[in-house]
Parts: sequence; C-alpha cells; structure tokens
Amino acid sequence: MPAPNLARPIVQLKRVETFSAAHRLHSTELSDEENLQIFGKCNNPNSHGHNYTWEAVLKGPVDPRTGMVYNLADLKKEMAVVLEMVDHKNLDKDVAYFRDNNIISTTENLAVFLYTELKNRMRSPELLYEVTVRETDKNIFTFSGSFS
Ligand SMILES: Nc1nc2c(c(=O)[nH]1)N=C([C@H](O)[C@H](O)COP(=O)(O)OP(=O)(O)OP(=O)(O)O)CN2
Ligand SMILES: [Zn+2]
Repeated sequence: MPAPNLARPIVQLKRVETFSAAHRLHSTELSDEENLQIFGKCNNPNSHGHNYTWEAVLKGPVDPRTGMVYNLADLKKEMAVVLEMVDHKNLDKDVAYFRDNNIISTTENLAVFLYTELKNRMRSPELLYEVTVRETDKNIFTFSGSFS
C-alpha cells in the first residue's frame, strides 16, 4: 500500500569531525611590516598549528521511504575525502587551493574551502546548509554559501 501523502518535516542534521593542520597568515600583496602589523603572531614565518573542529549541517525533508534527510554513512565518506586534503597538512604548502591561488589560510577561507569541496562530493548537494569551523574554542566561523 502506498504511503499517505503527508507533509514532510524539515530537519537539520549535523556531523562533526576534527583535524590538525599548520598554517601562516601572510599576504603576498602586503609588505613584511604590514603582514606583521595585521597578522601579529599568526605571521610567524615558521607557521603554527590548530586542532580544528569541522561541522557540516544539512537541512531538508525527511524521506518517508528511509526516515532520513541524508544517510550519515554517505556523509561520513564524503567528509573523509575532504578531511584527507587538510588533516596533518600545512594548508599554505600542501593544499593547492591556498597555495596556487595565494589565498590566505584564515578560517573564513578554510570554511569556504571545506564547504565547496564537500558540496562537490555530496549525492544531494542542495541539502548542504552550512559549514562551521572552530579554529580554537573561542574563534568560530560559519559559511552558508552566500557571496556579496
Ligand atoms: N578573522 C580572523 N582572525 C584571525 C584568524 C582567522 O582565521 N580569522 N586567525 C588567527 C590565527 O590563526 C591565530 O592562530 C588565532 O589564535 P589565537 O590568537 O591563539 O586564538 P585565541 O583568540 O583563541 O587565543 P587567546 O589569546 O587565548 O584568546 C588570528 N586572527
Ligand atoms: Zn592560526
């Protein structure tokens, strides 16, 4: 017998991963003095590291056939591919997105990178709602796919 045609509840789900990476905040468009003035200790030429937390939030209707918005087993595999790109890496030297495009490895830009790379790998990319990256317990950044 077919399922009754009920309205589908919209639910958010979140998966949390952690990774470690090194980086240096430095702009090739600024002088050494300007870099030091803007980025301070984070401009240390020998880099520094963080234990990052990465949260991916999906939002969508619960599929009555599966009872799920999105299968976490799929999300886990998709996030793992992206994690491989950053975990135990130097973001400025090992990650082509930052290295080849001279993108400063702020956590704002890291959140954009993780959002884009995950979305590109998702079975239903339209369900990705937002990505949050915690650089430290106090510094937290969220990207929802908006551009000015
Ligand atoms: N807008 C941004 N500002 C800063 C970023 C960033 O990504 N976006 N990043 C940094 C540095 O990476 C730095 O490592 C931050 O670490 P730290 O100052 O140690 O972190 P806390 O604020 O948590 O440290 P406390 O001194 O304990 O408050 C800087 N700015
Ligand atoms: Zn840092």
